[in-house]
Amino acid sequence: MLLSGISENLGLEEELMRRSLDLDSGFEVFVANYYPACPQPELVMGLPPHSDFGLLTFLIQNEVGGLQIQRNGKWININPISNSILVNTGDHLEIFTNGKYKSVLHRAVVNKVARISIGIANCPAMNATVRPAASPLIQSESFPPLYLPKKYSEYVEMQQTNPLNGKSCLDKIKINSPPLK
Ligand SMILES: O=C(O)CCC(=O)C(=O)O
Ligand SMILES: [Fe+2]
Repeated sequence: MLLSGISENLGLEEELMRRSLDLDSGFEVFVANYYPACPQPELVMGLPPHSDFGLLTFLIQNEVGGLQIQRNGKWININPISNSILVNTGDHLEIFTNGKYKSVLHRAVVNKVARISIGIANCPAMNATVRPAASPLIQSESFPPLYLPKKYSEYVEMQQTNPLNGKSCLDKIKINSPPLK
């Protein structure tokens, strides 16, 4: 539903994302995070800065804050809203939309009380090769593709076998095109 809205917003053909990423064979990846109470939270990082793989991540949390996102170089607290689901954009949405929807850089800090968060990442099929959609988002000279194609499973393996480090995985497949004049 949300992905259909995003596709519509970008003027993409309705079934393009489902077909190109074989979403009917895609996985939902479930992650549960427990951050124990910490007497000196300012000295500890719960989860270092990173962006999530996949298209969208749905996050629920107990009523303790801790999630921060980076905007214009500053870390912003995302205070939990009860009975709500927070939606984060992931790297594969950024790749597929050729950078129109950027994956959100985020981290989790700890508190003097324990915190729990549960994330469900909505993903392409493991065998799907993810690349910027063949669509008006790419128009040869003016909007060239900004990311190299990569098999989804290989991207996940790269992310999972390296320390979390900002958007470093995405940076590895970014094409550094010269700035347009
Ligand atoms: O605990 C949080 O709020 C963030 C969790 C997270 O970013 C993740 O599991 O990828
Ligand atoms: Fe995350």
